[in-house]
Amino acid sequence: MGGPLLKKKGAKAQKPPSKKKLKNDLLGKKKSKRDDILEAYAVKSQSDHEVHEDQSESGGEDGRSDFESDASSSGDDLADDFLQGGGDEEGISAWDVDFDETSDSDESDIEKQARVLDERRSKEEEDAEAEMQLNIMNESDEFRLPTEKELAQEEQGPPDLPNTQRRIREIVLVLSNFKSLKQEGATRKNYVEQLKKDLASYYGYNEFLIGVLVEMFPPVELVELIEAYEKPRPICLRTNTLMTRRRDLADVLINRGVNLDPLSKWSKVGLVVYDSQVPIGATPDYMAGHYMVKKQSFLLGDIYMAINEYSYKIILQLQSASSFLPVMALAPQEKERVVDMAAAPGGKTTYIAALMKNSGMIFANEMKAQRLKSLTANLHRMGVTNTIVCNYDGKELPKVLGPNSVDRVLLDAPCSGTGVISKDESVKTSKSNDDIQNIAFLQKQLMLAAIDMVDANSKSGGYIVYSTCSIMVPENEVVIDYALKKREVKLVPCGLDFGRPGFIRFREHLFHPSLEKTRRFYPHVHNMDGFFVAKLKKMSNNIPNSATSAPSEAVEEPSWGGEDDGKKMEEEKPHLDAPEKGSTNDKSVQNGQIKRKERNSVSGEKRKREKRKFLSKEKISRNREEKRGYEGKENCKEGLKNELPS
Ligand SMILES: C[S@@+](CC[C@H](N)C(=O)[O-])C[C@H]1O[C@@H](n2cnc3c(N)ncnc32)[C@H](O)[C@@H]1O
Repeated sequence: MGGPLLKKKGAKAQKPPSKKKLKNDLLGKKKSKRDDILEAYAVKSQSDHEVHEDQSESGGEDGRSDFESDASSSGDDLADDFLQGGGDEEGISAWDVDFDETSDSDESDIEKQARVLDERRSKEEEDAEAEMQLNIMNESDEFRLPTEKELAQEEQGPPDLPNTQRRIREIVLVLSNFKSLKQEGATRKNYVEQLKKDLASYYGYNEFLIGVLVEMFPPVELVELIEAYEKPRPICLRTNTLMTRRRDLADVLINRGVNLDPLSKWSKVGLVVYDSQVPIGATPDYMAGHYMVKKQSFLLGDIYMAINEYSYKIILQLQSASSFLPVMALAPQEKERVVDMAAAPGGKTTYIAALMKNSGMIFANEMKAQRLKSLTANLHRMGVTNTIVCNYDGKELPKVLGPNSVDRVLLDAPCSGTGVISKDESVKTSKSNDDIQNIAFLQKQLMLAAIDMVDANSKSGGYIVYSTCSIMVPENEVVIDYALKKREVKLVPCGLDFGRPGFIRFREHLFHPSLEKTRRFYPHVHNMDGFFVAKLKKMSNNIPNSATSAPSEAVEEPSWGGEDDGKKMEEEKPHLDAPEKGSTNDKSVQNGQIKRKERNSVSGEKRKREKRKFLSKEKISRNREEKRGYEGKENCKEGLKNELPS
């Protein structure tokens, strides 16, 4: 008896998970009664099958029903029966006990047999019920993609969200196990297309953004990410170590009724707040500059409005756990010269100042004049004394501060905000392929300017940190890959022992293998905003091919690979005031390309004149005036929205 039992258990352990179990595991779905029935049935039939196999191996009789063997009613027959019919482990032990007990009990043989028969009968009834339920399930639960006619009908009626949600789950399940679960004749593309439509309509995204996300993540993870964007991230504080210690701050806040904990082992200054009996952005300790706070945007908005009426000096700023990371990667040293190229409202500048213990010098630059108020207010509140606030387009900074003149630069670039959808839902629908391309274009220009300011011979530094709160590849890996090609820089580890490595390939694009040193952070993985960080070391102050690579040179378009890729690659960006580039890459006959061809044919003399004109002071100040005019239209919410020059 022992042999077959063990064998049976072993065989069961190797059994692949049932389709239903796989589905529950994948989607984290709660088990319904129907699921239990289905699973019980699947387990039983599998065991039956295995027992039959065991039996045939050991010369047992095939096709003999449990009931028949019961009817023969000897103790051995019952034992055989139990081996044949006992599908699940519970069943086996119950029968086993009965058999052993009955052999020693005072009950008569007839009573024993009657009891066994009763139990057997009720088990059969249960099995029959399970089988019937299975038939019902098979009839109604088999997922099929909707036909065109069904989709057209759906469009006529009001949105059926439960149905869309169910279909998302089903498609994700099929895509995760395509070979075995796909519907006959359907291609992966059919499923992906339907998934895109359903995700867009269920979660309220535009087609473009969903399309990109579908390409970036496997289906199960994609749904996790999108779900994470639906939930607020934890509120975090950063202790201002210029004024207090984390432990002291925690004590004070706990006494005020704030429920908090240290953020995590990677930060010595962060605190995470679970709940609070006082408004965390208006405590005396906040006013005194003891910490920076991160709020969800709706709360922030409310407090901002209320406080703004009272005084500008206490405007809150977003301080997300992820926003600590670029400064940690920058690792500014005392007495250095450091530039924060896009600084308002100062969340990172104040952290840099704290790490430098208010020594050395920080240039905190912000292009938008009205955002300087929050920047200076935060610097004052937090007791920062080593910082000069400037108001330039970051692209101009190398001319203002001088090339190769500083030890480190932080470029926390203006971006599409696709990593912070939980704070700003409008990103779901407001971003287009053009927006991403435009902002990536600006990011590349700012990146070259950042590199050009850094002195490769700095004794303590020579580093550039680039960060965005976007998860789009063209705003991140493509920008860094571009910098690696255009300047003598190399990627170095960010010094952060978590985060996912950046992409080294995406779609048809291959990036430099060192891109794996960059770090990506995601809400569904790291419980913080979506974020990207890269750290570069400047190896030489030479500018390769400097004839065509002036600091403010025209930048190639990011290779996004969208439908109109080719066109965008070749189009001009007049609004970004990009001077010509000595490129002869002219395969396309698009409008922009024709312009470029024309421009490429201008004489060398004219080109020089144009370049001189671009570099003139007059032009710089005119540009600045234009940019200031644009600022009136600016609608950037705390620096996290796309901010494109008009
Ligand atoms: C992501 S936010 C910076 C957030 C800031 N580093 C912090 O941690 O508080 C980007 C900032 O860049 C500014 N900006 C946009 N275009 C710029 C440019 N060309 N030069 C400099 N700053 C720019 C925006 O106004 C915005 O304040």
